[in-house]
Amino acid sequence: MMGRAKLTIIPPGKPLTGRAMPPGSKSITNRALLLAGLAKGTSRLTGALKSDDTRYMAEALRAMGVTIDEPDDTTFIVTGSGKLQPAAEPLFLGNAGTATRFLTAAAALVDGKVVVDGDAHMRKRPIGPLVDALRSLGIDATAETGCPPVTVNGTGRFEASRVRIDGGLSSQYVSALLMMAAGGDRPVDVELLGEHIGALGYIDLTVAAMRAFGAKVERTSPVTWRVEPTGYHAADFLIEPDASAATYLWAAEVLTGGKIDLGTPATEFSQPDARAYELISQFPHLPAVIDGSQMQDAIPTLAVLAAFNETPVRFVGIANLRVKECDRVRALSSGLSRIVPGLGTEEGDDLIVASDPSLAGKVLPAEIDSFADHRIAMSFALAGLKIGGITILDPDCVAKTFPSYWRVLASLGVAYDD
Ligand SMILES: O=C(O)C1=C[C@@H](OP(=O)(O)O)[C@@H](O)[C@H](O)C1
Ligand SMILES: C=C(OP(=O)(O)O)C(=O)O
Repeated sequence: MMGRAKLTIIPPGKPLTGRAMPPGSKSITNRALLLAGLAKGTSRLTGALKSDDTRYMAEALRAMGVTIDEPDDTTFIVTGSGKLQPAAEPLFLGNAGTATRFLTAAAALVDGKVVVDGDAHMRKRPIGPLVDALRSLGIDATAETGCPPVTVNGTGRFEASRVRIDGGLSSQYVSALLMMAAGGDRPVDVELLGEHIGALGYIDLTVAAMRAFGAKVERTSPVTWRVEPTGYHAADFLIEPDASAATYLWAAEVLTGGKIDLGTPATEFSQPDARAYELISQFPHLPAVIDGSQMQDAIPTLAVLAAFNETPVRFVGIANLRVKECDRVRALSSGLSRIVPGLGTEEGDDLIVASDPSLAGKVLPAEIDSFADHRIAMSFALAGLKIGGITILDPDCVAKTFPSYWRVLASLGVAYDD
């Protein structure tokens, strides 16, 4: 189905109040789907996200012989044989980073060939460090351009018991190797190279999910995890709501002076982006410098919020936002500057938002290019809660992780012009 070309947000002119639950966590759903697919037996995943990213993961697992039933909107029943089968066709994973990276490593456990591919955006997102790490374990993996497509001819066996990985561009490489390692033929040490890694909290999520499906994994040094070759067992697994999705609702609350009940207190999320709550609740006195390295997916939300802050905000530690669904540093600076020239600027990889509380209540017609990036669409909608004339192009790209986003805002009293 073709999405709508654009959507103009009509500022509600009143505080947003009511109950609005974010959907299940994308990160946890895609970990749980994979681990349940690798396990022998039937797992029941509840509270799950059903969106483009999780559909791509589920379809790919089905193509590799896993049975997945969907009795309702938030449940997956996953039955695996303990071994993924070679896929007859390339696995098409859209622009789902988690599915692409996790399945590239998991393909090494398959006896036979798997090709992992995605859309035009994914074909520009680097995967070379993960492919090199697989090769260092003796796995036949190639990605000619350093981005998908990746071809893996697996055997389920490794030739080494230590793998080093630079997670600077993406922590998903590390998560992918950890989850794969439990399905191998020997204990494996996964060691981080380089000082920078995207949110370490995602590694914690990975380790927690692995343990829930029976893996034995220990952090043996600040940069090393040892994974035993236990394989996985089936489990019933409850998925918490998505913390990155929650950031839009927390921001909508403070921007409009409302009260939105998300059903889960901010302190109960285990995902890294929940840390953004502490910052959001300081609005309109956000700090002058925000280090985004440990809450990357919350940066678009915080950057748009910063436009209405009392004082300017510089976002640092966000270089890898340039290799997400789009170059988010550029999408944010250019989108903000479409509203008011100079509102968002870049210095190297930093983003500087020149705040202006008097923006609230103005009419400043601006068409915001989403660059097919759900977080750009969702975050700029927040500007539309306070400024008249904000139009989001390609609004249905929110289907990547939060298909009900526009309906949820509407349920809180937001209206639109399409
Ligand atoms: O492991 C995960 O679930 C994720 C890790 C982060 O990506 P990178 O590790 O690529 O920075 C994050 O941006 C992404 O939305 C989800
Ligand atoms: C970066 C993101 O997704 P992924 O890397 O999983 O495609 C995101 O959801 O913001």
